[in-house]
Amino acid sequence: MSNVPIKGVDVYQSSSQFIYQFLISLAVYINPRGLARIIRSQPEHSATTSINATHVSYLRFAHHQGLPMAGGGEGELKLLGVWTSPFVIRVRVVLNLKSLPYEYVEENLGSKSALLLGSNPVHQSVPVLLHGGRPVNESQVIVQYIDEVWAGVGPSVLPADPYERAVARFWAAYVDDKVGSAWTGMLFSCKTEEERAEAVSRAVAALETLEGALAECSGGKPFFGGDAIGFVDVVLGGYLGWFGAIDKIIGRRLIDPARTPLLARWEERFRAADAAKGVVPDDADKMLDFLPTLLAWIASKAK
Ligand SMILES: N[C@@H](CCC(=O)N[C@@H](CS)C(=O)NCC(=O)O)C(=O)O
Repeated sequence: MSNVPIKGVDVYQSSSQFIYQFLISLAVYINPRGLARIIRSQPEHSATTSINATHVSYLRFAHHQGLPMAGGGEGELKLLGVWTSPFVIRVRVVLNLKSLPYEYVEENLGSKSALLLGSNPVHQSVPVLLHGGRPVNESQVIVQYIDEVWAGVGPSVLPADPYERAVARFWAAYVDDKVGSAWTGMLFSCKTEEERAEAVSRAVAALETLEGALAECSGGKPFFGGDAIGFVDVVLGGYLGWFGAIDKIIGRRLIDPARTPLLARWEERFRAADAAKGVVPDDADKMLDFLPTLLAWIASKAK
């Protein structure tokens, strides 16, 4: 399955900026390689909104023409994934946030491709991001790699301040440690309903802790990242599709508006964001239909 999402660029702030962008776009079509050189010469952190828009125009064009991807990010992007994977979803949200064109390849974990096995020989897991053919593994590493390589393109996912960056990394690690292990317990490793209930309690306790983290990190703003989606948002947001499916299995909400009201509002905002649409699954029944396939993969691995 191949899917190349090209997101709209909605960053024009004035009509003069629009005209400027139009002229630059024209230049892209007339002399794309020349423009690539100009964009590459921009210092990464001094990129302005219009350079961003120009850059995205160039990226779209370059992707289709097989030209270099500007801004230190030369080379095509290919993502190996599975549509339900929280780890894959977070990477796709970040690629969308930055309007980076990429080829998405759906893997069959029951019969992994030679490309996946060769690109991630250590864990043989998805996601794998291939950038100009070079693999980057581990979803949190991939997200940070994208943020660094395309630092001047679209919003930054990690905070600029080193202390805030450390705090964001702490909570992202907490999510994969506590929520991630409870997610595995609720869906894949529980053998009885009692074991599932125990994993649900662990998930709920972790979410209550994250309710406090959201209050602190956001400072009353919509996301962990403040006004915009940040690192902790994408890491936790990757699990939302499965939370919807688990809600159906257990007959109540994991992100319960009564217990964790901030997180419940956060979930609505995250799901509604353009970057999450079409990537964060919203069809719980479809997820549950896919669960036996995942369980069969896991069982075949254990043999
Ligand atoms: N820590 C990894 C976890 C990746 C992971 O567990 N991916 C699963 C899919 S959700 C996978 O590919 N499993 C295949 C396997 O382990 O053989 C990351 O963040 O990328």
